[in-house]
Amino acid sequence: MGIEVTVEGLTKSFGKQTVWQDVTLTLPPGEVSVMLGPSGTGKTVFLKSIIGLLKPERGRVLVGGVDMVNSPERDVYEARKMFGLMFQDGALFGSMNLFDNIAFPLREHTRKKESEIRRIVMERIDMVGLLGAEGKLPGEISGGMRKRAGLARALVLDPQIILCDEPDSGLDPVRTSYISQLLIDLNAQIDATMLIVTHNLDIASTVPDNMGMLFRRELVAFGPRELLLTSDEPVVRQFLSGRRAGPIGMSEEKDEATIAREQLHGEGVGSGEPPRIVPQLEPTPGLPPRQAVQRRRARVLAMWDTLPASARTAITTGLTPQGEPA
Ligand SMILES: Nc1ncnc2c1ncn2[C@@H]1O[C@H](COP(=O)(O)OP(=O)(O)OP(=O)(O)O)[C@@H](O)[C@H]1O
Repeated sequence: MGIEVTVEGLTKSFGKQTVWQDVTLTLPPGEVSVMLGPSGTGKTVFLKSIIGLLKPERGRVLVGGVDMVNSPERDVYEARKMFGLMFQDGALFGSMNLFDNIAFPLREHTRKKESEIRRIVMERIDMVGLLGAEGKLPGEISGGMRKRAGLARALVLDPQIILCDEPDSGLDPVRTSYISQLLIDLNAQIDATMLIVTHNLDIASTVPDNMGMLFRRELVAFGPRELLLTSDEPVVRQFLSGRRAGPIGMSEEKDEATIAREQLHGEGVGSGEPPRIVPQLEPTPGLPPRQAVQRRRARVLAMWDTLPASARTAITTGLTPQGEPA
């Protein structure tokens, strides 16, 4: 089973620019979480901080007893082996074919024999649907295939935590749907804790168990997907509905006067229909059920009293396929 990631009071700056401050959340073991946020709000910086590639000034990230922020580099390096990282562009070596790219972490970090490496690599290639393409160079395949190859490489060391940076970037809507299904299928197969950074609304509404959002240097919210999908928070509503009216502007946040003018003209984010909640994706038939579903159910019921009524209603419908009371 995947392991829990606990983020406590994390603050990251570059010089005088604070990217975000006092971020606190827990990624529940084996569940899929999505971090949303407009461009430039520090989602990638957040992923890199979790894995210890960037060092926040304050706070802790606890993973299996190791603090990825404050522990000695040797311990952080060891703990990093629990992670699989999928970067935006696949981050493949251009001169190596897909097989060698995917085999790279095994050759670098383990003493496995070539026959064992071949078995593992081909298994992962099969999982991401790339059988037959293993001899190709990254430049000879499509962006979607490169992403899937990046995901296969993230999987070879049997990670307990998988971090995906914008798995949809550069993909058409159909390929994005395939990637969404692949992420859910992977979770069913390996039960790893997953964090996906994206601004894609289809992924956000169909893939995660939990959602969070970064805006204005803060974590606006983090919790069960239904909490954000039914949220009244203007920035969350605006983002999930993809509308111009609201606190998020083109290059920066809008000023108060502009937001007030929009409200006056009935364009505010409080206006219009609340977002429709679509069902979460299920694993492809034939795969095992996601073990995280039962754990999440128990976890959500334990926090029931803290949830707003709108989120509870959405959860009740989602927890039981027939819409019976949970
Ligand atoms: N190594 C760095 N040095 C200085 N500033 C940086 C560095 N890395 C990121 N930043 C800054 O931190 C901020 C957040 O960047 P980040 O890439 O995390 O945003 P993001 O939310 O992932 O954006 P997008 O959705 O567009 O990918 C940006 O202002 C960026 O310029």
